[in-house]
Amino acid sequence: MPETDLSIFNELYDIITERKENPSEDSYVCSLLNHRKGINKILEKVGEESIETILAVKSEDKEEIIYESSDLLFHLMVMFVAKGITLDEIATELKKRRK
Ligand SMILES: N=c1c2ncn([C@@H]3O[C@H](COP(=O)(O)OP(=O)(O)OP(=O)(O)O)[C@@H](O)[C@H]3O)c2ncn1[C@@H]1O[C@H](COP(=O)(O)O)[C@@H](O)[C@H]1O
Repeated sequence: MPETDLSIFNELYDIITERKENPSEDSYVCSLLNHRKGINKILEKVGEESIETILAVKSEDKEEIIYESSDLLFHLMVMFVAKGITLDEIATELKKRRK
């Protein structure tokens, strides 16, 4: 089976990091990273998108599951950047669990 191209995850991570380093007003990522509620705003979004993903799975609508899961993964990536966690660190943890 051909390997899936997952480079979008690294690209997105780099864009989010760039937004953290160079804040701009019309950026959704910056609005999360610099929110007055601090990390709680990002956690709210992770929670919301988790629930929306669960509801999508319950609805058995594949397109909706993909859409909501993408929202969830995106907001998780914002959370990683906010907490200084790299994708390498996540990959390393997952590799450790590989049987
Ligand atoms: N992948 C995404 C992405 N996925 C989802 N979203 C945003 O995440 C939000 C999803 O939340 P909701 O569905 O609850 O929508 P909402 O009603 O706007 O949410 P709230 O009003 O409650 O905050 C929407 O505003 C989407 O636009 C994203 N925003 C940005 N990106 C990527 O991040 C990059 C940088 O974005 P900016 O920082 O905006 O330039 C972009 O080039 C994209 O590649």
